Amino acid sequence: MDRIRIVGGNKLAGSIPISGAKNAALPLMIASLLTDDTLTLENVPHLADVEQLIRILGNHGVDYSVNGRREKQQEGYSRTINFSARNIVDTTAPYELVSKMRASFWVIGPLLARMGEAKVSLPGGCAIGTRPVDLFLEGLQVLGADIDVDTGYVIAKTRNGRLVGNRYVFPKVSVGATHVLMMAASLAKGETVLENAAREPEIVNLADCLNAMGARISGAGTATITIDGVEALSGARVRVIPDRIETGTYAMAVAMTGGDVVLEGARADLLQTALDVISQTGAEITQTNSGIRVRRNGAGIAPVDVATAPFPAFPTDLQAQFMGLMTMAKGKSRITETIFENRFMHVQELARLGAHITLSGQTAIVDGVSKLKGAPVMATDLRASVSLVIAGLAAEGETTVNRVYHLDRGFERLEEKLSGCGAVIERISG
Ligand SMILES: CC(=O)N[C@H]1[C@@H](OP(=O)(O)OP(=O)(O)OC[C@H]2O[C@@H](n3ccc(=O)[nH]c3=O)[C@H](O)[C@@H]2O)O[C@H](CO)[C@@H](O)[C@@H]1O
Ligand SMILES: C=C(OP(=O)(O)O)C(=O)O
Repeated sequence: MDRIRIVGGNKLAGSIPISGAKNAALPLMIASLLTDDTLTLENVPHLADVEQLIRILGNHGVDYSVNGRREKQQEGYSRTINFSARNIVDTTAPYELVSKMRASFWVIGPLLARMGEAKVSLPGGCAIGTRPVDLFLEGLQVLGADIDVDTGYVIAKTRNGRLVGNRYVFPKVSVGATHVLMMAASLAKGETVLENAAREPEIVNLADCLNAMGARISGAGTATITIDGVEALSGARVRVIPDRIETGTYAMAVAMTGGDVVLEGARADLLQTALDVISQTGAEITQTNSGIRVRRNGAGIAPVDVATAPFPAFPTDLQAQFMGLMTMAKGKSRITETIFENRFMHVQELARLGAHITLSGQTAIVDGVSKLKGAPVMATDLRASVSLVIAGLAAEGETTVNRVYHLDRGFERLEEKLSGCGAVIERISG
C-alpha cells in the first residue's frame, strides 16, 4: 500500500493550482442521469471518488468520454468529461459499488425522478459518524415516493410514474439530501419548495447546472429553494467550481509552515469564514487576479477558537486541517465539531507528532506546542489524512502518512503540488 513520506521544516513558496471540487463534481456527474442528452462537465478533478462514480454511473448505463486527451490529462489533471445516459439499463445501485462512497447513494434522486423507481444500497463513506439517510427518505416520500428499506437496500417507487411537487422543511441542514431533492423535484409535476436547505456553493453549482439543462430552480444558495418541475431535461455544458476545501487546506499549510503561496484559481467567496479565521491566526491573505495569496513570515501562530457549522460558517471538512495548524499555536484553542459526532480520529495521530490535545465531548482543546517531531501516522478518513500531511510539513524530521488511498479520494496531485512549493514530500509505492 502506498505511503507519503515527508521531511518537514521547509517554508512553502510558489503557486499551487486549485482543482475542481470533488464535492461539486460528484453531484454534477449524478445529474447526468436526469437526461438522455449529453452533459459535459469541465474541470472534473482526477480523483479516486470520481473514477468510482464513473463506474457506478456506468452500471446504470451512463457512457462517458474524456475530451481532448492530452498527455498531461492522463497523468491526473482535471479534465472535461461528457456523460451520456441515453438509456438507463439498470435502476439498482448495488452494495459492492455504493458502500465505497457515500455520495453514490444520491443516484436515488435522478433514477426515481426519471425512471419512476430505484433500488439503492445504503451508503458507506468516510468513518466520521453514523450518517443516516432519514432526511432523503422523508423528503422523497413528501414528493410522493413509496419507500421500503429491505436487506440493506432502499427501494423507492413513484405512484403514477412521476414525483409530485410539494413543500419540505428539512429538520436539519443536509448537503446530500438538498442535492437529491433538488434533482428529484426538477422532473416532478408542479412546484417544490425546500426550506432550511443547505446553502453550500456546491448546491449553487448543481442548481446552475440543472437550470442550464432546462430546470426551473430559484433560491439556491439561500435556505429556501423553489423548483418548478419540468417534463424533461436536456444536455448542457457546465464548469465544476474550484475546490474550497483544497484551497483552505493549502492555505492552512502555508499558515503553519510559513512562506508565500498563490493558490491559483481559488475563489475567496467560497470559503470567506475559513479565510477570516486563517487571517486571525496571523497569516496574511489577499485576493489577487489569479487567485488567493497566503503569506506568513516571522510572527507565530495565534490561537483561534472555531466551531464547524453549515455554510457559510466554518466547514467541517476543514476542521482536522485547522486542528493541525492549532497544534503549533502560541496558546490554547478550542475546536468544536457540530456536524459529525465522530470526526476527531486525527487527534490521536496528531499526538504521535507531539501535539497536546484533549477532548471534551464535541470540543477539542488544543494546547499549542513550539515544535512537532515527525513520526509514522495513519488516518481513517480523507480530511484527517491531509491534516497529518500539513502537520508533517511543519514537523522536524520525517513523517510517514500511511493509508494514502484516503488522500487519493479528494486531493489531486497532492505531492506534486506541495513539492512544487519547496516541500520535501514523496509517494512511496508498495
Ligand atoms: C460528497 C460530499 O459533498 N460530502 C460532503 C457532504 O456530506 P453529506 O451530504 O453526507 O453531509 P450532510 O450535510 O448530509 O450531513 C450533515 C449532518 O446531517 C446528518 N444527516 C444527513 C442526512 C440525513 O438523512 N440524516 C442526517 O441526520 C449527518 O449525519 C450529519 O450529521 O456535506 C458534509 C457537510 O458539509 C461534508 O462534510 C461532506 O464532505
Ligand atoms: C466526508 C467527505 O466525503 P464523503 O461525504 O464522500 O464521505 C469529505 O469530502 O470530507
